[in-house]
Amino acid sequence: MVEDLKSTIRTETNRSGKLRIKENKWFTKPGLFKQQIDKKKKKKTVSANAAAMEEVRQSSAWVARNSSHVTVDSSGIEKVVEKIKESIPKVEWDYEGIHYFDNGPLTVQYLFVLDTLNFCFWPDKDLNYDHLAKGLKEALLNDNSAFDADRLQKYTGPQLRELLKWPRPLPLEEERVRLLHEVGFELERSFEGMASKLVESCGKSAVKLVSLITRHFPGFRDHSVYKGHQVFFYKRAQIFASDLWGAFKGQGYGEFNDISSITMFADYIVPAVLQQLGVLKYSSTLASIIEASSEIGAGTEEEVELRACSIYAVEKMRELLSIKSGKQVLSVELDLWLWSVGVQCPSLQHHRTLSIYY
Ligand SMILES: Nc1nc2c(c(CN[C@H]3C=C[C@H](O)[C@@H]3O)cn2[C@@H]2O[C@H](COP(=O)(O)O)[C@@H](O)[C@H]2O)c(=O)[nH]1
Repeated sequence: MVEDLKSTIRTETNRSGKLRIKENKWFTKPGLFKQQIDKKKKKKTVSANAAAMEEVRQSSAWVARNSSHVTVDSSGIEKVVEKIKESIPKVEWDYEGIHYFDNGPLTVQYLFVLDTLNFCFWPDKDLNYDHLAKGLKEALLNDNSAFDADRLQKYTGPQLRELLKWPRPLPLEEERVRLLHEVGFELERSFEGMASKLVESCGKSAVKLVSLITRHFPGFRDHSVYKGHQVFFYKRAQIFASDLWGAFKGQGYGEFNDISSITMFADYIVPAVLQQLGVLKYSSTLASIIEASSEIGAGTEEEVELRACSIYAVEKMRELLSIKSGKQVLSVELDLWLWSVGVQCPSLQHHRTLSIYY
């Protein structure tokens, strides 16, 4: 298995990204003139957004420092970085050729619907992400109004199944339908029914997009409470920003000046890959739960640690890689590489948690 993973370590792609790091300054001083106050208000908005994403990094780091079941092994990180530093693996977005793309607002609508439903495939052993991406693409090719906001609010479970051409109930089907309704309703109420309007209102900031999504759509508020601390993941909101960036190749709806702010997407595949690479170490109890394919409850210490330690580990990998290679490396790029390695390894055993977030 480890050999399988290592052999897929080197993958090439032609994608590249623009990088600009935003400063996160937040200070107040009394007695400012109106103009200065206005300026400051503007700054505060940017800072509040930046803070929301910084919270994913900071809260994950807190979990990694206080963890009981999962450890981030720095020597494991060094070994992986040593192997890949000369030629950092890059995987092209949609390397599978399964996503809808027409270079316009309908693609944005498609990706938003996709990431609304992008969670928990494993309870049906024959179902995976590809079925969702392809099924939604086919649905849109057959009927380009399938994802109009009014239609999204009306889907029933059996209709969604039919749309995806899936012969039996989907995992967490009721939740999937509820989330579609929520998205349709809020898009109609606040964004003229169009996810493209939501994206346009973010001024090319992925961080702002994630903030706006979590503010408007409760189903995207991916967080947990761990040892009394609130921990943020925002997996589906972040992956939507990354999908836009990947699909539109950093242009148009996919142009973000702060794509480097996005963290990896804490799902159930990447933690398993990191463990196989020796970057994450599990306690013997946790390892045997995963090996036995037993379920891990949502919000348990084990689940939060698996996700948060993955975010922390990928951040550390990225930092070390950037230093060693002299190039800026993005977490989204490392994520896609690690994920693609994982899904090409059918024997990979991952943790199983019933969750609407990933
Ligand atoms: N970290 C991370 N997790 C990702 C993805 C993607 C798909 N990204 C697309 C974007 C461009 C590419 O070309 C990909 O097609 C899905 N997932 C998660 O995996 C799990 C599904 O696994 P399985 O049941 O085996 O299909 C589930 O939690 C799902 O949410 C990713 O990129 N990164």
